[in-house]
Parts: sequence; C-alpha cells; structure tokens
Amino acid sequence: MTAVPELEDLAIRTTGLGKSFGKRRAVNDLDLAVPRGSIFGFLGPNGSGKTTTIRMLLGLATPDAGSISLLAEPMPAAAARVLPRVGSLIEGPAFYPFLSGRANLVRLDSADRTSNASTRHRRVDAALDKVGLGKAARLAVHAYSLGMKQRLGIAHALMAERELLVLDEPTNGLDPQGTREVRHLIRVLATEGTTVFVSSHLLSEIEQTCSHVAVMSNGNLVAQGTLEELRADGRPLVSLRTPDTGVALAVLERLGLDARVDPVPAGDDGVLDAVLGSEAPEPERLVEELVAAGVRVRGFTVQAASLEERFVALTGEGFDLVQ
Ligand SMILES: Nc1ncnc2c1ncn2[C@@H]1O[C@H](COP(=O)(O)OP(=O)(O)OP(=O)(O)O)[C@@H](O)[C@H]1O
Repeated sequence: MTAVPELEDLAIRTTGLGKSFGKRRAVNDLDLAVPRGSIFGFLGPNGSGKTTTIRMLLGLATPDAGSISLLAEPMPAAAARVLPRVGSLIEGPAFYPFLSGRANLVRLDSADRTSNASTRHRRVDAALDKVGLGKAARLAVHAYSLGMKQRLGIAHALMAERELLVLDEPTNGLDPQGTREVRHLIRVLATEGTTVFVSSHLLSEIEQTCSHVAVMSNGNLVAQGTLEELRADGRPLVSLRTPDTGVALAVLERLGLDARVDPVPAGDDGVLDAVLGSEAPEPERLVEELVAAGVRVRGFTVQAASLEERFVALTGEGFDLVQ
C-alpha cells in the first residue's frame, strides 16, 4: 500500500470537492492528490468535469462542497499568496494578431496589476526563450502556427517563477508537430522542478508525457496513481475460440464473467472475450468447466490488459483514445 502523502508533498490536494450546474453534478466528491514534481495527467472524456475542476482549483469557480489546497495553502482563502506561484492556461489568452508575440506578452503583463514593471522586459524575454519562441518573438502572431500560439500562451503562464503549472487541454487542436512541441516543453518544465497538472481527453497524450494520472468519468474520479500502478491494476483478458459460442457464453456468465461474443469470427469459429475479474476462477478452471459443458475449445488465451483497455473499462464508451 502507498503511504498517505503529507500535505507539504502535494502541489494540489482536494477533498470531497464538488460542483453542480442545476441538476447536473459536474464534479462529485473529488479527492485529488497531486505530488510535487509530478507531471500529472487529468484524463477523461469531454464533459467529464475536468475544466470545472481546474476552474475551481484556480479560484475561477466556487465549489459547493469540499476543500482545496494549492501548494499546501487553503484555497480560495490564500489565493492572493498562492496564485502568483501558479501559472495556468485554460482557454488561452486572446492575442492581438498584428502585434508580435513579444508585444502581446508585454501588453498582457502591463494589464496585470500584480506584476513588476521594472522586470517586465527581462521576464518576457526569459519566458519566450523558455518556450522556444526567442527567435520568433518579433514576428506578428498571425504568422504563428497553432503550436506556436499555444507555446505563447504557456509563455504567458511562465512570466513569473512558477511552482505549479495548470494546463487545460494544451494540445487540443494542434497538429502532430505542435503536439510534440508542447509535450517537449512540458517535460523540460518538469525537469526544472515545476509540477505540471495537465488535462486531456487523449490517453496517448497522457501516456507519453505523464508520471501520474487521474481518470474522470461523469464527474467522478474512477482511478488515480502512477502510470505503473494503473497498468498493474488492469485485469487480464481471456479470449476463447470455439464453434459453440452460445453454450460457452452461458458457462462464462454462470462463472461470473462479463463475456461478449467478438463481432469478428476466427474462420468458422466464434470468439468470446471476457475480463478476468478478481472474483473469477483461475483460467485452468474455466477451461475445465467449458470442456465439461461440451464446449469445443479451439483456442484459449489469457492476456494482460493494456492501459488503453483499462481506461475504456473505467470510462465506458465514447472515450477518444487517439487523435
Ligand atoms: N457554466 C456551466 N453551466 C452549465 N453547465 C456547465 C457549465 N460548465 C460546465 N457545465 C457542464 O458540466 C459538465 C462538465 O463539464 P466540463 O467542462 O467540466 O467537462 P470537461 O471534462 O472539461 O469537458 P471538455 O473537455 O468538453 O471541456 C458538462 O456536462 C457541462 O455541460
């Protein structure tokens, strides 16, 4: 069992966090624990409550239940002290297309009453360098690719030293090159010690970048841990090849397995797939029972579940797995 982390070791902690819109429970009883130094993927299909959670974390929406700690300080009570140490990119700031990337950042920073004007130009240049836009700093934003605009948005979030960066779907709508640029940037920021909390509806995104993951489905947290922990949690899958699919299905269901007939047959035989839950009998017993019931077993395999299968099982259908 993993030890319960101390509040000091967590960049974000929520306890029983919830919010409804009318009758819709957008976020329900959410307990998040985001370790400092992690790249934490917040994964879930569209509408599962990710943006609502992020807005509550940043004090942009009011929870109707639960509590939030950011960098070990209570939110929203300590917002004035905490938020300057947190960078965020939610919908992306609106940039003026005919101003350069640099001029846009200077403008946005000037509009921020908490920012220090005497260090402005130095901070803007440092942020542009960090996201790899140093050379394009003087180009008008309308000439930027989507990936460059997104990196400019992240540069805006990095105009002060940040301990935590919160990014809502930062690769949404980007082409593969833009996606790679943002992914690379996230990794670089994490190696410098910034905790990165990043939401996505794409498993591939989270799998390639993150050390930890939380999975949302319909406003509920359905899994949380390191990627390795989630992989290890997956139940093995059994696949049975037989001409006697009807009898086989009845036997597997009697033994407590949630089996289904694969729509793609293997030659003359049908194929049945089932998840081997923790309550299910050993695979050897399954074969014995099938044979005893007269099922002609022509193929039987047991396979560890992939992370993808695990997430589909957790979130149900309609989950975008790839871009
Ligand atoms: N301001 C609002 N008023 C009413 N309903 C809302 C509001 N904001 C979100 N919702 C509803 O709350 C639920 C969760 O939405 P949320 O935007 O948090 O999900 P999400 O996981 O971020 O999805 P997406 O990736 O599409 O933004 C949805 O059913 C959404 O329609």
